[in-house]
Amino acid sequence: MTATAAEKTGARTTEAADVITGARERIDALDDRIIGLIQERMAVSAVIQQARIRSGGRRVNLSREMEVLGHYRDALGKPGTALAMTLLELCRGKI
Ligand SMILES: C=C(O[C@@H]1C=C(C(=O)O)C=C[C@H]1O)C(=O)O
Repeated sequence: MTATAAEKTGARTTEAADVITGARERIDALDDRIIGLIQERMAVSAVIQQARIRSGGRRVNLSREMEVLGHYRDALGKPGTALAMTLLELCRGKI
């Protein structure tokens, strides 16, 4: 059974369903770009971590992580800190 546009979007009018369907396509495209940027960030972060480990240092650098957390918090508030912590975990694993 195929769901109607109204059922899929929760809208009560076809006009609203059309707006939501179009905006969801934009969100899906944005999410694809965000995921691509996260994957790019992970690759760049890995280069840094490998260089530091090869030089005899540690994978993690907490003072730099504080800078990254502050950057996201300044831009996005408290949820930005949580987002940055998730990004850091994706980039260097759990600590
Ligand atoms: C990438 C680095 O290494 C680690 C990963 C970080 C990151 O992904 O932003 C930040 C600090 C380090 O724990 C770095 O030191 O810049």
